[in-house]
Amino acid sequence: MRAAPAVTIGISLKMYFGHHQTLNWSRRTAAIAGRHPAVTSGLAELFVLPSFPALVPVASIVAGSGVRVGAQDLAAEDAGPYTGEVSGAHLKEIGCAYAEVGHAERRRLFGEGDTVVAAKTAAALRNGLTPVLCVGELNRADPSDAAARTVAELERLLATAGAERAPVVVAYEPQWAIGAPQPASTTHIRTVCAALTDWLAARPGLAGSRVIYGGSAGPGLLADLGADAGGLFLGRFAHDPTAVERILDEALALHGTPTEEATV
Ligand SMILES: O=C(CO)COP(=O)(O)O
Repeated sequence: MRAAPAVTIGISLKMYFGHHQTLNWSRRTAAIAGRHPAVTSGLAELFVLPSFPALVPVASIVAGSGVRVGAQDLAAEDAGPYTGEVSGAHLKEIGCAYAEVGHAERRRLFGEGDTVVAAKTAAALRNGLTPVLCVGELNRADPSDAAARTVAELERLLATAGAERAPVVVAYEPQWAIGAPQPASTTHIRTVCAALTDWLAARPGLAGSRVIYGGSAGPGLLADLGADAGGLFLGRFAHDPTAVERILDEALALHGTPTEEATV
């Protein structure tokens, strides 16, 4: 049995790329992952969330490279008259492992609130998809305030979703740090991620959950964060696949190659 990865790197392509650009990026990223010791050793896990139409071809491009695929959103319902929605059952069928829920852009631009986010989290779990559940404060706050508020937010969402028995990926994304020139400070990120990790660790039903940081994350950040964050959730600064390679290098430098016992 393989140990849980020490580092999880998620990448959301949001709506930045066209179709062919997405496929080209996926080919280059899969080639990097497929030969990178951080991924081949099982130390790091990499997942990518492209636009819906690219999910099927990207799943086939990255097959065998260690990169997993997920959707940026999913419907709260599984089937029926929901024009324009995409069901978690459908996503599972085409090979998705993850479904992102609650991203700040969906909350701000599409009016999604806690009820919808919790329902989508439940839909992901019901369909065997790991939710990438985005949480984080709206405005700048001091690290201990942000930690308290974000833990409370996570607790509320998971309780409403009835999601206390399967692992989740918690993406800590302070909303003010998304699309910014710089991420939040390392002290801020470490404080909030450590509080989220402690909260999860006290709940055996959520064993295997991970906390990753997103919001203008890029090369250099993982090395600065040390082990307090379980990884990164990248946006713009993963558009160049060589940046992903640099981040995998940092994961390897930080955690080293796992021992034989840890991976077998
Ligand atoms: O929202 C994010 C990932 O989902 C982060 O995006 P940026 O890194 O582009 O700020």
